[in-house]
Amino acid sequence: MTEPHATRALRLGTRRSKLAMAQSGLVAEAVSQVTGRPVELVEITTYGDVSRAHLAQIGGTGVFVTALRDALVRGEVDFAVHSLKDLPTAQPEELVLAAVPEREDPRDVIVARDALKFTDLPRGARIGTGSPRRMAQLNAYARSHGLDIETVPIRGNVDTRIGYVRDGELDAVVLAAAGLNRIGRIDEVTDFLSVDTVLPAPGQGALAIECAADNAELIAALAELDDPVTRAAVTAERSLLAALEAGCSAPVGALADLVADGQIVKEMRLRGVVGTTDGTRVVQLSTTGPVPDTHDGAGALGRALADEMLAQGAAGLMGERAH
Ligand SMILES: NCc1[nH]cc(CCC(=O)O)c1CC(=O)O
Repeated sequence: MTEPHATRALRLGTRRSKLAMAQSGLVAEAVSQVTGRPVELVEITTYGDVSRAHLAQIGGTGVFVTALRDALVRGEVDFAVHSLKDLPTAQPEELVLAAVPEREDPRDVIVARDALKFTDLPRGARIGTGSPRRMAQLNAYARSHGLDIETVPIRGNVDTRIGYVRDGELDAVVLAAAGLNRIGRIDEVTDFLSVDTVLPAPGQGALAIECAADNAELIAALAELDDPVTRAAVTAERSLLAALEAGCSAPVGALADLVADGQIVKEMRLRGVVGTTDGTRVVQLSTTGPVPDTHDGAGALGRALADEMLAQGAAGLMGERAH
C-alpha cells in the first residue's frame, strides 16, 4: 500500500556543500511548516562542486544548478533550493520559481588578516576572489582612491577561501555576507563593504525555491514562503543581467531596493554596474520607478537600466559573455 499523499515526505534536492546544506535546512523547516509534511534532503553533486577550473573559465552559467534542475525535471526530487545568484536567468519551461523568501544582507564582505578593513589594507595587499564582478569593483575603487591592491583569482568553498587568509597566503578574501550568516561564520568578517563600493551580484542574499511547473499543489503551498518585495527586487536585478546578455560569472553587479520617505515607500531604485576586471573602465548607473507589483513591471525596470548601460558602452566591458 502506498503512503497517504498528505504525509509522504517531500524530497528536497540539495548540493552537499556546507552552505547549500545550511540553506536547504532552513527552507526544509519552513516548507514542512506550510505543507504539514516532512521534508527529506536528497544530496546531489553538481558540476560546480567537482570542477577545479576557475568559474570564469568553465563558463559560469548554471554550474551549480544544472544537476539539481535535471533531478527536478526527472521527478527524482520535489523541489530544490538555490542561491538565487547562482541561478541562470533563463527559466526552463518545465520548472517554476515557486518562492523567493525574504532576502538577507546582500552585501559583500572582507575577511582579512589582523582585523583589517578594506581601505586599511597595506600597499600591495593580495585580495582573493574568483568573481570578475568583485575584481572589477575593488580594482576600480582602489584606482580612484589611491589604494594599491592585487586581486588574486581563487575559488573553493568558504573554508578553503578563508583558509588562504589564515595560512598567510592572502591578506584578504571577499565573500557574501549572506553565506557566512547562514553557516554561522559572520563573526569572522572584518569589513562589510558598502554597496556604494561594491554592488552585489544580482540576487545575492536571496534564495530560490524551484519545483516542477505542473505541481500545482506544491506551488500553491510554497507561495506562502514568497516575499513579494524580494521577488520584485531580484526580478529587476536579473532582468538587467539578462538584458546585458551576461552570464552569472560576468562582471555585473546589481541591487534593487525600496526608496522610502519616512514610513511611506515611494519607489524602487535599481543600481547596476559593469566593468573590466582591472577596474580601468566602469559603467555604473541607477534608475528608479514605481514599486513594481508584477513580474513584467520589475522586468521592465531592469531592461530600461540595461538599455542605458549598453548605450554607455557596457557591452564592451564584459569579457565573459553568455554563449
Ligand atoms: N557562488 C557561490 C555562492 N553562491 C551564493 C553564495 C552566498 C550566499 C548568497 O549570496 O545568497 C556564494 C558564496 C559567496 O559568494 O561568498
